[in-house]
Parts: sequence; structure tokens; C-alpha cells
Amino acid sequence: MNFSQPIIDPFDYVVFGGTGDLARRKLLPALYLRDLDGQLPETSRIVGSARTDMTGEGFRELVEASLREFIADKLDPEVLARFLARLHYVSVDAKAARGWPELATLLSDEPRQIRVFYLATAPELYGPIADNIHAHGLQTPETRIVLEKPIGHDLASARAINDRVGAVFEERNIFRIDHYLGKETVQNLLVLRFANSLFEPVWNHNGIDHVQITVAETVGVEDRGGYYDHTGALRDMIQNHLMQLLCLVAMEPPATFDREEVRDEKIKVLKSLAPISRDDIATKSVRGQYRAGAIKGGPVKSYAEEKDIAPGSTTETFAALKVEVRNWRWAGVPFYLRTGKRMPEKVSEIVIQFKPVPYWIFPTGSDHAMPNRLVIRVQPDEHIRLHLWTKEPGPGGLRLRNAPLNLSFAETFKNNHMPDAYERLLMDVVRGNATLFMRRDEVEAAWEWTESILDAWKSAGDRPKLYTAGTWGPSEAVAMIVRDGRTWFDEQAGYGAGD
Ligand SMILES: NC(=O)C1=CN([C@@H]2O[C@H](COP(=O)(O)OP(=O)(O)OC[C@H]3O[C@@H](n4cnc5c(N)ncnc54)[C@H](OP(=O)(O)O)[C@@H]3O)[C@@H](O)[C@H]2O)C=CC1
Ligand SMILES: O=C1O[C@H](COP(=O)(O)O)[C@@H](O)[C@H](O)[C@H]1O
Repeated sequence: MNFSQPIIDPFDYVVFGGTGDLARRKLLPALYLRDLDGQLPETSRIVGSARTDMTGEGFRELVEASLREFIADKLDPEVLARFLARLHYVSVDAKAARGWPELATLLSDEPRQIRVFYLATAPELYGPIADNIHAHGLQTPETRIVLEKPIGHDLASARAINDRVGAVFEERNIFRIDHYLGKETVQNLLVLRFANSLFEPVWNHNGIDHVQITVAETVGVEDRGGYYDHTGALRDMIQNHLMQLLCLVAMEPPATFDREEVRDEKIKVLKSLAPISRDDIATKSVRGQYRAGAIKGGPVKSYAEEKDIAPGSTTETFAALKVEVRNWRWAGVPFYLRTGKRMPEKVSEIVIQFKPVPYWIFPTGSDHAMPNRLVIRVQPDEHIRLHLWTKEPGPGGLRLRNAPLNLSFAETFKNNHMPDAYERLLMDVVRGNATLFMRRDEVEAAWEWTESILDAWKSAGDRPKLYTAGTWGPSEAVAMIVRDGRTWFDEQAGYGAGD
């Protein structure tokens, strides 16, 4: 067993929605992996909860099957037995009285453990669950609540949830999760920017031409059509994950790594975003929806044919935006954002495109004089590549080649475990460390800005452009950036060489 992580304080983790997709695919495997790492104290318990009637034994079987499905290669029989023994199940209806007294009885066995209520349910249940926690006296001084994204459907519903949960829990005990903040490469953005002296002098409109943020997925909506069809890519991905990435790229250095200081700087970025109005949507936004196509050689159906999608749905499965951060540092530097389902590959990446040198002195290659570029690959094949011009070795003329300095996580940190984002975040909740979680004002500022786009699309009656599954979205997304004399970064296209 590897005790590489300090054991944390004993806890009871109550997962509402404990039988759902998120709990089975991410939360319970993450808790198992922390147990495997020796981080969970002996008395810590995990309580699954949902409306479905199920015995503790039934829940343990469900969880074991999930672990075998999602992390089979990490299963150790001794740890598995220990982990399963921590599991309990209580059938609770979030909106009714059923099950709450039983949950209270179970938790009262360990009144001194840190208590976490993780709400892996639809956001409409967050208010009722908070009320019931209060009504049944389940809160101790060391009780935290975790809210999954999306926090609401728009600004008004987000405020209503925040008000209702905030009436029961102090802000310091509310953990609004955005799992992108738990990704190693996303946390590393802060280290890259603020622990190295190299970048800061050019990390502004003097040194940077533009920024691209791409979060592409090969999957479609899978079994989540019911949720996705009234959500869409803007609400599902841009309002939260891409906004957080943008904040980490654009924020000012916080005075310390204190949670409030980091979050204070992020909110300033969100408040600097120029709204995208109805007049802007044609030039600054693209909505798309996939039609049938092929992913990695296999045919896939259209969005319209997926399960639980309303006939004639106009929900976007792809969105691209040109975003302006209106402040001194970023004046005139566009941030191009795009995200979509059924893209050719799963890749999340941030590209910082630097400006060219002021004058090209080399006799050849000027037509290829691609300026330096920093590529931060969030996932998969995590790496940071700084593309530089270099002399190609060899006799004769001076040949220039654009080649990357490559910091590959897999190679550089061969012996380190790359934890899943949820592993880190679930433990941060127990520790009471909210640095990597969103504060109320951040969520609301992100909604306020997102809503400007949703309103503009709605009032213009904007319909998504169809794109073939397995492509990079509608051609309008290419046109949006090409109009500015730029292109989306494509690593496969090569780095260019002058000769
Ligand atoms: N799945 C994912 O990859 C991600 C999901 N999320 C968010 O996490 C949340 C959960 O998503 P997901 O797991 O996919 O959803 P699922 O529909 O798979 O699961 C929902 C869970 O909630 C339970 N539930 C529903 N109604 C009630 C109720 N009235 N009282 C108590 N429990 C209830 C369900 O069990 P039962 O029917 O038995 O009550 C089930 O366990 C959503 O907000 C989603 O947006 C966020 C990021 C990624
Ligand atoms: O929050 C969500 O994120 C996933 C993508 O997460 P990743 O860690 O696999 O990049 C997305 O599929 C889902 O629709 C969305 O709700």
C-alpha cells in the first residue's frame, strides 16, 4: 500500500444521487482510489442515497460493478473489501419526508466526523435537500455541502439556489464544484504563470496576439439527452468549464494562494467580459448541432435521433465564441472559445499565440514566420509545448524549423499517479479548502455573461448550423476566426518549416 498522501480527518460522505451516472462513473471510483492510496481513515463512511429502494448489500453490489466497469485495472481485493465495508445506503426522497429520519439515525452514530453532503442530483433538488438537512438537524459545525454544476439553468435560478442553500449553510461551507479545476493540468496553469518569471512580461496585449481554448469531445449526449436537450453546450460547458479556463489564463496574479484572493482575481475577469449582444452574434458566436457521421471510423447517429431529444430540437451541441476581456492587460486580444460533442478527437487545449518578432532578418522562411506559440494540453496526453524557431542542423544554407520544447507529463512525471480531478476535489472538501471551487459571485457573474448570449440567440431566433459528426463543427466556426486572419490550431497540420 502506498501512503503517499496524508490521511485526512474522518468523515461521512453522503452522496445524494448515489445511484446515478456521475456517482457511479466518477465519485465512487474517486473515493475508492483515495482509499487505495491509504488516505481514508478507518471510521470514514460513504452513504449512497436516492429514491430507489435498495439494501446496503444491493448498493455495495452496484458500486462494486461500477468499479469493475470504470477502474478495473486499479482493483485490489483487500482495498476493495475495505472500501465496500464503508458503504451504506439510505433511500431518501429529496423533496419529501421519506428517509430523512433514517439518514439522521445513521449519521448520529458518528457525530464528530466531518460531514459532507454531495448533491449529485438535478439542481432543482439542491434547495429542497438543503431545507431537509436543516429540518432534520443534520448539520454539525463541520458540515459541508457540495453542489454539482450546473448551478441552475440561468441567472435567476442560480440566485434562487444560492439564496436557499445559503440560508442553511455559510458560504465557507458551500463547495460549488467545477471538476475542470481539479484537473492536474488546470491547476498547473497557476504554477506555470505565477511560479515562472519567463511568461509574465509577455502575458498581455504586448506579447500575445490571441488565445484559443478548445474543449472537444468524441462522445454524443449518451444517456443524458433529457438533461442535455434543455441545456446545450453553452450552459453545459462554456458557462462553467471554459469560463474557468479563461479566468485562469486571464487573471492577475493573486497576492497569495489564499482561496479568497484567487477567487477575487477570477471574478474580476468575469466582470471584464464584453457582453455578446444581438448585433454581435453573427460575428462573435456560432451554434452547431451534429448530424449523423462517423467517429473513429464507426457510424454514429445524429443528435436529433438520440434518446430523449425533442422533435425539431434546436439545442446546440457545439458553440464557438470570440470573447473580449475589457481591461488594460487584454485590450485587443481576442479569446476564441469552442466546445462540442461528436468532434473527431477528445482534446482540451489552451493555445497562447504570441506576436511575431518585430522584423524578420532571415533570408528565407519569412512566409512561414509563424510566431511562437504555447500549447497547454489539458487532456489527454497532458503536455506543455512551447513552439520555437530553431536552426535545422546540417551543412549548406540556413534552414529554420519550428519545433516544440516539450514538457510531457507522462514522461516527466513517470512515477507520479495522475489523479482524476474528482479525487483531489472530494478530499479538498473534507479539508475545507475551497480554492478550487467557485464562489457564489463567480457563478452568478458567469451566468450573467452567458445569459447575454442566450438572450441574443433567442431574440434573433438563431438556429444551430448542422455539422457532420466527426468533424470540427460548422464551417462558420472556421470562418469566425479566419475573418480575423487567424486559424484554429491544428497540431496534426504540422509546425511549418522554412527553407
Ligand atoms: N453524469 C455526468 O457526467 C455529470 C453530471 N453532472 C451533474 O450531476 C448531477 C447528476 O447527474 P447524473 O448522475 O448524470 O444524473 P442521473 O440521472 O444519472 O442520476 C440522478 C440521481 O438522482 C437521484 N434522484 C432523482 N430524483 C431524486 C429525488 N427526488 N430524491 C432523491 N434522489 C433523487 C436518482 O435516483 P432515483 O431515481 O432512484 O431517485 C439518481 O441517483 C446533475 O446535476 C448533472 O448535471 C455534472 C457533471 C458531469
Ligand atoms: O461537465 C461536463 O463535462 C463533461 C466533460 O468532462 P471531461 O472531464 O470528460 O472533459 C461533459 O461530457 C458533460 O457533458 C458535462 O456535463
